[in-house]
Amino acid sequence: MTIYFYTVGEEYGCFSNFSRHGFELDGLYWFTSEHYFQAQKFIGTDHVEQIRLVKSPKEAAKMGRERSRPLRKDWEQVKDDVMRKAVLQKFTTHTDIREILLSTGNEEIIENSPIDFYWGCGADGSGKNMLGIILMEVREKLRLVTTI
Ligand SMILES: Nc1nc(O)c(N)c(N[C@@H]2O[C@H](COP(=O)(O)O)[C@@H](O)[C@H]2O)n1
Repeated sequence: MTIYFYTVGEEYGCFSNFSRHGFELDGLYWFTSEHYFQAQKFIGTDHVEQIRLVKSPKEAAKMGRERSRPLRKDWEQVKDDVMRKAVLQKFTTHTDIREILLSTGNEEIIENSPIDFYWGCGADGSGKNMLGIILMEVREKLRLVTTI
């Protein structure tokens, strides 16, 4: 049965980048994977630290989407790998949610976002679902590691 997630407080909400599962990555602590993802848009500038330190993932997302900030030129080329790195680190760090991810077996995972047609499936289900795809990739990686 396909697994849908979106809101943090609902079932499988820990799959959302907004879930409060912090981790260390690139030598720094990140409150959520959303903080890490949004900050990487501005690598090499003070905006990284400004975004890293805000309290909520919602605020980090808002700041990351402000086009008054200097978006790195290669963002479209690197954004999927940035997301892969953040999601893998999140689920490697936290045993409880790693178990939840592994418990989904081979089921399809879909970010049921009504507004996001890239990371989610969008309002009509035609979206790319890149976050769901990355979660399934990470699940496969973790499965290999835990069975060795
Ligand atoms: N809660 C929420 N609101 C939105 O408006 C969204 N687009 C999403 N999707 C998440 O947004 C992150 C990436 O956003 P941008 O590429 O910066 O637009 C990513 O975490 C998606 O899962 N969620």
